[in-house]
Amino acid sequence: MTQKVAVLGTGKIGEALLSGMIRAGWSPDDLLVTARRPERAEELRARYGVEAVSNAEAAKAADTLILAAKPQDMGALLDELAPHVAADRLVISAAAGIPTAFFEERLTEGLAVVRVMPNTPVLVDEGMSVISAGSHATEAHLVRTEDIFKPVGKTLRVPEKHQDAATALSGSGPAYFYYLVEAMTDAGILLGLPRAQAHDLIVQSAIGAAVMLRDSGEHPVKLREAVTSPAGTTISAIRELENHGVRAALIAALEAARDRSRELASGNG
Ligand SMILES: NC(=O)C1=CN([C@@H]2O[C@H](COP(=O)(O)OP(=O)(O)OC[C@H]3O[C@@H](n4cnc5c(N)ncnc54)[C@H](OP(=O)(O)O)[C@@H]3O)[C@@H](O)[C@H]2O)C=CC1
Ligand SMILES: O=C(O)[C@@H]1CCC=N1
Repeated sequence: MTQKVAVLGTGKIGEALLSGMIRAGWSPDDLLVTARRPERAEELRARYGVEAVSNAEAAKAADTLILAAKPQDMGALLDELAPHVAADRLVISAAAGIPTAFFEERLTEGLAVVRVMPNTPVLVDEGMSVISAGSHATEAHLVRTEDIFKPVGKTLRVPEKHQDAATALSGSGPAYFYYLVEAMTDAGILLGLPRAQAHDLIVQSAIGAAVMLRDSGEHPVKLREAVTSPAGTTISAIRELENHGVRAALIAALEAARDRSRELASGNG
């Protein structure tokens, strides 16, 4: 029997996931979406050929409900859903911070809930989706979740206590790299390169470095050492990064993201 999957609260991450599922071969007939604004529902219908329904209809019709609203909107969404979610459904939450217990307490007794922290590179099938089981989710529920997220990138199972850290690292992670590219492109401008060329040099360096990190099996320190010639250019740059506390800044930044994820736990952060 084909499973029906509904994405509830189809914004940026919900749409990224929806598009990935369609690329992976899911039929739009087996997918449902919900949106708060009618024009957004229409946009999704036109773009993907999926049916847009109310949250209550999605809860009744779909076997798996992927909740992709903002943490601050999740309480209201659950109030709407609570009367309609049968005990045999699987609820997958993509929301930062909110623990599986939040859903278990507000929805049907004994319901299977899985928490997933994806990231936007699911748009190019290079996502990182970190998965944790709630207290009633079985191996079969985790496998069903992986069937959705594996085609759009890597998946990793972690105990739920590590989800706030995963959110800081990989959920928010792409933003840090975009920020670095933006800053390094500015540096290229300062050094006299046209913006477009500076952008291309940095982006291709980022892609090359990322592929080497993934495929060489080498430690990042080894890869960096291979670039760092004695009395050369790289070590001059590294000294400035150390002088400006970039390593400490990154540690503090990720700690702040982890703390913010914890603050969102109640759904009204
Ligand atoms: N963006 C990212 O990189 C990642 C986000 N997440 C998580 O995904 C979730 C969504 O984030 P993001 O996609 O960035 O945010 P968006 O605001 O783009 O998406 C949320 C969507 O939910 C809609 N919505 C809110 N309430 C309801 C409701 N009751 N019924 C139907 N639709 C509703 C919103 O409608 P409206 O447009 O009217 O506001 C919006 O379109 C968050 O919980 C976030 O923590 C997780 C990993 C990565
Ligand atoms: O910034 C956020 O809160 C969301 C969660 C992870 C990435 N974006």
